[in-house]
Amino acid sequence: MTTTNSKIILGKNQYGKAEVRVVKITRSTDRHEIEDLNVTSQLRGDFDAAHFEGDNSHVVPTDTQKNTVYGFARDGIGSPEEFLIRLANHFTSSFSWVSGGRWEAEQYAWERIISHGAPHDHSFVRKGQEVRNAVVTKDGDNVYVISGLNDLTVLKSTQSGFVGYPKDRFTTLAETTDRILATDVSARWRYNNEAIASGAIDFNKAYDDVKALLLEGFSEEYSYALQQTLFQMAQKVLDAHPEIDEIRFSTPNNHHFLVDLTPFGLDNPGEVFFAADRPYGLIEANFQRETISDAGNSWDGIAGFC
Ligand SMILES: O=c1[nH]c(=O)c2[nH]c(=O)[nH]c2[nH]1
Repeated sequence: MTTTNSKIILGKNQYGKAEVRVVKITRSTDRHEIEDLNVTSQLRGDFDAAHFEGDNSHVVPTDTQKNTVYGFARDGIGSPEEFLIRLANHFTSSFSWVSGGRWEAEQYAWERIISHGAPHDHSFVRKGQEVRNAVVTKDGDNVYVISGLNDLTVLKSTQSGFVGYPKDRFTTLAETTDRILATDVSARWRYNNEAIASGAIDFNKAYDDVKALLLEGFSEEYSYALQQTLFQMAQKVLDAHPEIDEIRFSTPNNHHFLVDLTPFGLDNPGEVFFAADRPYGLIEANFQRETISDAGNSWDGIAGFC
């Protein structure tokens, strides 16, 4: 049997690294600035030999494209448009066969957490993220109310560390006294049954206040672990709201890894981070007063908490 090779030509093609999650903290003063992008870099040009012959002499690795994003972020991002133009000019001017490409970025907007009436220096909340929720259960004469929120995304760019944990032969994590702490807060709090029956709870006002206290609790103190920060958030809420009996949290530890820029001749004093999406730590904890009203079956069917 004979086979003939069809004449095949290469059509449109491009390649690169997708969704490079880069977080840049500018910390030249105590008032930090945050820039948070998801960058995709794709090169176009003469890549015939790579496809037809396995000759990679024109293939600027996608890994290099990723590193370039991190290296360029060291100087600041400015605007996504300027940042992408810098990348475009770099790749087309550095590699003669790269005639163009496509560079795309999503920018995540953060605003400062308002703590005690003032914008915080290094604690931020993602704009317009959280979803409020409520569950009412009625069982005979008993009415239970559980309120909550999902996806309240917060980040502190300093005043967080993680030390003193047990080490074994599988431990590679280095102790740190200065890291980024970031999470998407899911919280549910249950109101006291008598307070519900009194009809005196202004649920809208309570919601706004609990959210503000959660943000303050996240911002205020040095964090020795997300576990401890959850306690500080819970304490604020339970101290200020006698009508709330208990609060539960489920919070991913959204890891931000410092990028090693030394291979590119750059330092990185806590400024450029890789925001990993998985795996993530998952920290869950429930806090309640010593004496609380009967919860009945009100927590049944509320998924995602321990
Ligand atoms: O705040 C943290 N809590 C942990 O339990 C933990 N585990 C880990 O590896 N890093 C962290 N950080």
